[in-house]
Amino acid sequence: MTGLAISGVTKKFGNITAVEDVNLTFKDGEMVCFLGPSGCGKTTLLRMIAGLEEPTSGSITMGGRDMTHVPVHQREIGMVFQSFALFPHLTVGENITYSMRIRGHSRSEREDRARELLDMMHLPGMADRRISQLSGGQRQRVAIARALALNPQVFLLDEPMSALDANLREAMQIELRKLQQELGITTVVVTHDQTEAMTMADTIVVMGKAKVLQSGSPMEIYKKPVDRFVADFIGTSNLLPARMSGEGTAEVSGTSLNIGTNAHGFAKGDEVVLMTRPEEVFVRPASAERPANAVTGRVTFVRDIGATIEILCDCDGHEVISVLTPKDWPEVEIGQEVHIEMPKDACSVLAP
Ligand SMILES: Nc1ncnc2c1ncn2[C@@H]1O[C@H](COP(=O)(O)OP(=O)(O)OP(=O)(O)O)[C@@H](O)[C@H]1O
Repeated sequence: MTGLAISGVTKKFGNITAVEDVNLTFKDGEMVCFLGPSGCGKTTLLRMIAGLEEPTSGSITMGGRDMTHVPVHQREIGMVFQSFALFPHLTVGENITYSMRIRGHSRSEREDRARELLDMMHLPGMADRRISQLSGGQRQRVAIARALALNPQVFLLDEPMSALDANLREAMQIELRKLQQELGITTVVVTHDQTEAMTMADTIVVMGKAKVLQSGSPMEIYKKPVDRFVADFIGTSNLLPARMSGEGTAEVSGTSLNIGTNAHGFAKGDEVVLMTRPEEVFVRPASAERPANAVTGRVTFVRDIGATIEILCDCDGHEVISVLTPKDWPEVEIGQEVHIEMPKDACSVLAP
């Protein structure tokens, strides 16, 4: 019953449009990540879901109920802020059950709930500690426990990993995702880190300049980005200028490539960008038989990092990266001429 819907939401601060005409619906129990560069409106959108900002226009409903103008304390929302915003003068247990105290829950109820949440967050027996006695990772767990104390319908997190160091961040991404799946709680996380979004989300909402550019599963967005901005923002992509040369074919540096049915919406003669992902293109020495769907290039760099080998090639002034496993290693050297195979199912066509 918590399905969250954002309909035609716009937020203006004076003459700055922070969020423009956003339409999104999320399913119960879904984990959604708002992903985008600094200033694109992610936090403002999250704050409107929380009730910390009011939309200039549009509406937000939860479980079918219009929440657009409902104050924050009546929304059944748990929120974790970037800074965690814990109260330094209270103990861990008092922090976690602060909202329960405000709502008049008894001391024993609060103590039971704090114990339960501390066990869930792998911090047993820490209720009497001071916040200053905790590590960064422990503080984050306390902030999460505090946000969950009142069993919220929707869980909101604004850049929850940004105060943690890289190793801890990765472990916490997995832990947070597991916790969210266990609790089945509809969750929205703001992040500018694409790996974080890919690790945790059922749905990624990519934002740019106040607007939603694309929303979909991590794989959908990775495989079929709607434009260059999204392709560049999610993972590494090879982008080559091309021209549509016929039904299902595009010409790249004078070579015609079969691009299958991936050029929907483009007509013969259109200038386009051919996108491939590094793990889907294969490098072969030019002396070997030319593969069916290949362009010519020259190796500029080889990076062997054990589990994978990256081959950088120059293709008519544009860089193409191929990431291979050692078993596919084509034994090429820097400076060598190569065929770069781009299988038709690996090719996407984007507007230039
Ligand atoms: N209270 C405010 N008053 C005026 N302008 C604001 C306010 N809050 C946000 N903005 C502006 O709205 C735009 C979107 O800001 P927002 O914080 O939502 O972006 P963001 O994507 O979360 O960025 P970041 O990742 O840097 O936090 C920015 O141009 C910002 O300067």
